[in-house]
Amino acid sequence: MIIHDKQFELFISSNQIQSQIADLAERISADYADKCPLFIGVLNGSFMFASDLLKEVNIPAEITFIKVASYAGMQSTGKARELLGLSQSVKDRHVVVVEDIVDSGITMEGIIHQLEQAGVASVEVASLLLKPECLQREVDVKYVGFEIPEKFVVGYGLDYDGLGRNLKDIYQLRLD
Ligand SMILES: O=P(O)(O)OC[C@H]1O[C@H](OP(=O)(O)OP(=O)(O)O)[C@H](O)[C@@H]1O
Ligand SMILES: Nc1nc2[nH]cnc2c(=O)[nH]1
Repeated sequence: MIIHDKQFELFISSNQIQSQIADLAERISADYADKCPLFIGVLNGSFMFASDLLKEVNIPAEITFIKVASYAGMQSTGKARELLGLSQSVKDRHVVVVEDIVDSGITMEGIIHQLEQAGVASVEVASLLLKPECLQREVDVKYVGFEIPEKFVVGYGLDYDGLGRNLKDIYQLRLD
């Protein structure tokens, strides 16, 4: 498949994604059974994962969103810009930050720092994808869908310059 000027190939199928999400939701539901967690989705990329994950979480829970962007094209700008802040108090809440991908960890480090400053009771991260080889920060991602190698991916919320977010499957950049 071609997006803009680049060739991508199928990497993780929709079935694999959904099955992994069901497992993550089961673990989270068990861990937060009596905590009424507040899920915070990081827009734009997490919208599909947050939606599918929350449908499988079977305990009382709330969800809200923040908007942060650090990528331009295929490159991290090295800093997370906060574009939309929180609309509700997180003080004393058990928070699960929901991300599509943790790559360098710079975005997540910034978010966790802000949440801790705001007085959360606890904060954990649920990320559909993690690129362990790319981590530049010590970020503990408790709930990981897939650990993937250092390759640019699109689909299921993830974009390449605006396109590809609506794909059901995840594709990786073809290098040839
Ligand atoms: O670990 P990092 O290197 O910081 O990269 C991860 C971030 O990059 C992507 O967002 P992006 O900046 O592309 O914004 P988007 O979600 O609106 O696509 C992704 O959704 C994470 O928020
Ligand atoms: N679309 C996309 N966004 C990212 N943000 C950080 N890593 C990636 C990636 O591999 N693909």
